[in-house]
This record gives sequence, structure tokens and C-alpha cells, in this order.
Amino acid sequence: MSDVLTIGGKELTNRLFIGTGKFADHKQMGKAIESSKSQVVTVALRRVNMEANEEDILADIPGHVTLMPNTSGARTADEAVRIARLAKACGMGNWIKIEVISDHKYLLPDNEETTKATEILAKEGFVVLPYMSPDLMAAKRMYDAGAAAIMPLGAPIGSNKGIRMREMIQILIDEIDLPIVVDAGIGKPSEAAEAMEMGADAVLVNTAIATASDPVEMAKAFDLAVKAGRAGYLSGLGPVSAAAHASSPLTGFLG
Ligand SMILES: CC(=O)[C@@H](O)[C@H](O)COP(=O)(O)O
Repeated sequence: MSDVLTIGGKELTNRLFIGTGKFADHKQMGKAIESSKSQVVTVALRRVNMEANEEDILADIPGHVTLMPNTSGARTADEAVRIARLAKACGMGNWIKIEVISDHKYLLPDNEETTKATEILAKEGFVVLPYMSPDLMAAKRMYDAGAAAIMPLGAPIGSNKGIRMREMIQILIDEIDLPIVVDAGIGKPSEAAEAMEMGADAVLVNTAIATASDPVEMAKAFDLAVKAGRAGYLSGLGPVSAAAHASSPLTGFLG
């Protein structure tokens, strides 16, 4: 059975998106991307070296993946728009993950500025994926602004805390008619599976893979977990109940 996720006209058969920060080096990053089988990779524009003869992160990103530059470093909508336009001008395509953050302790996104940037860039033809704090009204505004997918955080970036925003993310999955990509804070393969079992369309993982003892094997573990979670969701999870229900008949043994 084919299970395709379509975003911005691209058909994706793998639902694990990968971030490129925190790896020991670019070679290790490239190998982890390969072993994750990811088809979408996000890269901060400020990490792309535009000077010749210097190490270029793009050289180690496999050519078949879709690049999703992100606006990491932007504190306002205007800054995010400027970074997105620069990324496009550098030949990085028209996908953009909007990240607008002015809180330096928790790195929580500014939903209002993110929506503004989404509207401007969607009108310019970008495929816009806003990173956001999971909130139904904000997600509806991002939908109206032209977002191609919504990327709610599971927990603060780099925290590896798991799906702390579970209830709020579930509301987005149930109510927003766009792909939901759970982004940030996923610390273990089982948490990626959890997001997929909830009905998320994809997950984005960086820190948990890049900071593992063996990032290449961990990338593979995340790929398997995302596939398992998705298969569980598509199979229809059984009901949860407070009381026990015997799995085998409890009667009929004794006369
Ligand atoms: C690379 C990137 O975009 C991160 O900002 C993203 O949000 C992933 O978060 P984790 O590093 O917590 O997986």
C-alpha cells in the first residue's frame, strides 16, 4: 500500500525530517541523513558557507533530499522574510521553515510574527512550514496565511524531553486540514513513534540523532520508529479503558 505525504507538490514516502546541527562533522551528518532515509533536511542559512574553498555543509547533504532552509536566528517576521529570500537567491529552493524566536531561554517561537512571515512568503510562492507553539487559533491563522504544513513543537528545541505538548498537538492533528509535522524536543525513537501513532504526518528530529553515541545507527532507529508509529496509526489503535477486559474467556473450565 502506498502511503504518500504530499507537501508543496512533493510526494514524500519517508516521514522523518532531519536537522543538520550538532553533528561531530559534516561527514557524520551526511551518513546519518543517508541511514535515516529522510527525504527532507533542514539547514540554518547561517550555517551555509557562501565563500568558495571553505567547508560547505551542502556538499555533504545527499543530492536527492529536499532542502528546507530554516530562518533560525530571526527575531521578527521581517528578519525571517529576509533570510528566506536570501536562501532562495542562493539556490536553496522554495521550501522554508519559518523559525522566529526572541526568547533565548526556552527558544519558544513567536506565533504572531511567524504568521506574518508565513503570509508574506506564501504570497511570494514559497512552500512555508511554520514552526510554532501548538495553539489552535494560531494554527488556523497560519492555515489562512497559506502555510503548506504546520510544525508544532513537542518540547523546547534540544531538550530531548519528548511530546510534552501532546494534548495541544492532538487538537491540531484533529482540527487542522494541513500536514502536521511534530518538530523539536523528540528525544527517543519511541517518542517519534508516539507522535506518529497520534496521527502526526511526520516528525522533525535533530538533537536526539546528532548527540547520540552513534548518530548513524540512531538515525536508522528513528526511521524504523517513525514507520512503526505510522503503521500503528493506520492500523487503528484499540480502545483504552479504565477497567480490565479479559483477553481469553474466563468461564467454561469447570462444570
Ligand atoms: C534543526 C531544527 O530545525 C531544530 O531547531 C528543530 O526544531 C529540531 O529540534 P530538536 O533539535 O529538539 O530535535
